[in-house]
Amino acid sequence: MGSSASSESESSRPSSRNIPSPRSQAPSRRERSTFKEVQLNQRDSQLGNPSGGETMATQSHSGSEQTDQSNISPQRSNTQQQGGSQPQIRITRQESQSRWQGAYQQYQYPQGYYHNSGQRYGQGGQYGGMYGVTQAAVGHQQQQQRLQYKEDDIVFETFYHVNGQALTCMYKNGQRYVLDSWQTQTWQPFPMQWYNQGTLVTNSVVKSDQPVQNEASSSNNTTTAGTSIDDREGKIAHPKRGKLHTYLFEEKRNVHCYYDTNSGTWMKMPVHWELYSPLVRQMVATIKDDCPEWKNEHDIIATLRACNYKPDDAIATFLAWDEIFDQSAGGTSDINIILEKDENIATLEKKRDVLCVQLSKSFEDLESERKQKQILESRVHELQEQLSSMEVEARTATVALEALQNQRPKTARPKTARPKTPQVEYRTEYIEIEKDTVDPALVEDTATATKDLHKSFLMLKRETQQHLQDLGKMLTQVVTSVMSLKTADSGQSKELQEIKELYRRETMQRKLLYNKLQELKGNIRVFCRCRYDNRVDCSHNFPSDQEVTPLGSKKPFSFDRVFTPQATQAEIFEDTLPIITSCVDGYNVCIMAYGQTGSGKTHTMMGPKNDPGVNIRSIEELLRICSEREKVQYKLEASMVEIYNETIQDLLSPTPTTLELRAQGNKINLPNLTKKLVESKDDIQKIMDMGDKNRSVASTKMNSTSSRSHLLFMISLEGRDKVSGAVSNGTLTLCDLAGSERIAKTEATGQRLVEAAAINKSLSALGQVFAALKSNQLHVPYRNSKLTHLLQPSLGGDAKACLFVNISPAESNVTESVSTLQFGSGAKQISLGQAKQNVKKAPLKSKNSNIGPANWDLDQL
Ligand SMILES: Nc1ncnc2c1ncn2[C@@H]1O[C@H](COP(=O)(O)OP(=O)(O)OP(=O)(O)O)[C@@H](O)[C@H]1O
Repeated sequence: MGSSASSESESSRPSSRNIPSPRSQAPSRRERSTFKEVQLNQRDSQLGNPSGGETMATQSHSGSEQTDQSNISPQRSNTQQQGGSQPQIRITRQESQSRWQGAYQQYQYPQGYYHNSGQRYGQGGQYGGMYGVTQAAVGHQQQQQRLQYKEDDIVFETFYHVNGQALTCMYKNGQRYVLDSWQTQTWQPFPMQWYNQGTLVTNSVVKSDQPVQNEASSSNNTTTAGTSIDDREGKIAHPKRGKLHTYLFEEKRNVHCYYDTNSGTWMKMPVHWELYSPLVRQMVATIKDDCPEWKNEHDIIATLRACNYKPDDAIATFLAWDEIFDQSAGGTSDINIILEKDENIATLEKKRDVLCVQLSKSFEDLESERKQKQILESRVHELQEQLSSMEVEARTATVALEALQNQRPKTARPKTARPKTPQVEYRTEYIEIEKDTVDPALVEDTATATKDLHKSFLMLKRETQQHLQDLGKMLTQVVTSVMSLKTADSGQSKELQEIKELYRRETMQRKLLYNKLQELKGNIRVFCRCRYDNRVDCSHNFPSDQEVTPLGSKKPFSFDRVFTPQATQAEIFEDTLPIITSCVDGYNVCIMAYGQTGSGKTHTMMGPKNDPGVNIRSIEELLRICSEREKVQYKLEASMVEIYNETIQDLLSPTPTTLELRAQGNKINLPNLTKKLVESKDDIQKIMDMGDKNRSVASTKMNSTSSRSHLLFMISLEGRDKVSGAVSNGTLTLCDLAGSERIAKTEATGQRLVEAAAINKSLSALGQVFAALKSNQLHVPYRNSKLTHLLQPSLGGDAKACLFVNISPAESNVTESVSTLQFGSGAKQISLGQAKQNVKKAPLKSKNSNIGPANWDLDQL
């Protein structure tokens, strides 16, 4: 390590003591993974976390020598010692190896089950640690398993076979069964040989009081599994140090490292070295293009590091900083800034309106000038015609006069030959002719007419000349005013453009601030509602409007809001309002209700017709906001599906239709899903009624009841900004989940057991998703059930969610209520991260397109 760099990188240097030496200068993937392992192990030991079975299994798999502890068998895990409700068993090293080998193979190949972004997340066991799930793995442990479950308990499990299949199992009356398929719905005895061919995981909903272990096992396995992540690998040419091998490590300290051949370790790269990396340079250039005011390249790189080298995120952070600095400088709150922005927008809008009025007035003036010019032109034309006809008349008269003169007899002579004007001469000659040969009266008349004609000719000539002069002046004036209008117009267009741009920026910043505010409140908000029931007294206490203490508990459960049995539907809806606004701005939003049967989920979501619940109110609110935003054109489409026994039914299709789920990356599709346009309140009710009708038909056909299936009402909302042309796509998913009660008694048989298995699978999968999000797992197991898979876009890191946990007031239901509250409490600790807006910029318009017809008019002139 050179002296120049050592001081800079000293503080940021990873603990290199434990990092194994590389075999060659270019470090292998295995070395990188070992580096991660060591780091994670250090982190775990710092946290006092022995890492349970997971880390041991991973180490065993990756060939590390630290598996000795795993020989303690069987032993209660840390989880259990800390009061987690699910026991966890430690297993022997051999067991561990055979188990994890199977599990590892399973995640290598089949179905892409736990495959995400080119990385593999191994080991069903990771869920054991994370979700308080029991590892019931090997044959001779079956006895041990039996001891853990109560005799009359029914326990649902998932068996991950080495061939990649995940099967639903059930432990009942001391026997284990496997579900043949969701179609046949028959339970077969669990084959004995399978105990050595895979992993059994008990499905249970995450409990908030269970410690969540870190993602060491999954991350460790990521690289050892042999997936390619080499796009994070590179080289830099340092002016003094020459060529250096670099790598972007993926742990949360996601920073560029370089391989230091002197020390034989990976070192954290000083910020300014990153400028030598073409990859980083490119990112910096992109950011500088987008934010020209952001000049400090070191700042940019530091932000990039913090944002996992995602330029978009770095830009968003920069904009957010801007706001924060503004805020601290001015000492104003986010709300004040929003209000200020609103004011600015309003002022800009006013200014724009004034400019528009001015512009249209200018065009009106221009139009009237043009008309005047046309009138003048036609007048000139008329005059010219008149003039030319008069000239013709004058010529004719002259000719006639000449002819008359010629007709005069040679003898006739004038009495006196006075040198006078031609008229006088004519007159004299007239007299002569009159006297000698021609009718004197005729001559007199002709002379008078000629005289008059001449006079009017002269007058007309003068008048025409005058008119022409006036016209010339007017034309000059028109040309001048047209020219000035043209100049003013281009100035105004430019101003208008600037105002438009400012308006767009202000609107974006307002949205950004609004979302920041939401993020501060949490992108997942959890509300608890206790049902009103006049048959029983409420057994819970409500110390505050954010806390509930169920009967028998000492400590209250905290939520974003707790609603007592007296809370009205309108009050319930109030707190979901902000999240609805987000949907209009192009976010994926999900509102769902969880709780045991009869706890009031449907009442909360749907509600009676005379006092509707969140569903109708949300859509009405959406319609209201959409109608208020005149500058954006919205299109709302609704669809309704039901998930029963892991099958998805389309409830708006005229004939009962089962839908297949298709996934493309993070996008989830339901081909052939029926969508209905929503334009008014009436449409909502009609759609709801239709869905309800089809649901009861489907329920009868499937022999299900509403509480046995999940109901999802999905609204897709497309908004097109008429000013900026940007298109936003938001979705609102309203989900009434199936009853969460436990099937704990042996009376449950047949169809009910299959339904219970399906509900248990999907709700525990939902718990797993929440738990993975809570502990910021790289992999979130959305695909573990149809419900979570379908909800993926609404539950991911770029969405906003709202969960209602519904509890019964009755003392008899207190166990279920506590379980529900634990589920909600677990979900409350999730931070979904920064929600992402689905907005596409408008395509660039042609240079002059904004002034359109006005320009055309000007060109015509
Ligand atoms: N807050 C409340 N005020 C008045 N009645 C309520 C309230 N909550 C629920 N109820 C009534 O309790 C009964 C059961 O409620 P609901 O059907 O909403 O429960 P659920 O949790 O959706 O049950 P399931 O899981 O079976 O669908 C209904 O008759 C409903 O009208």
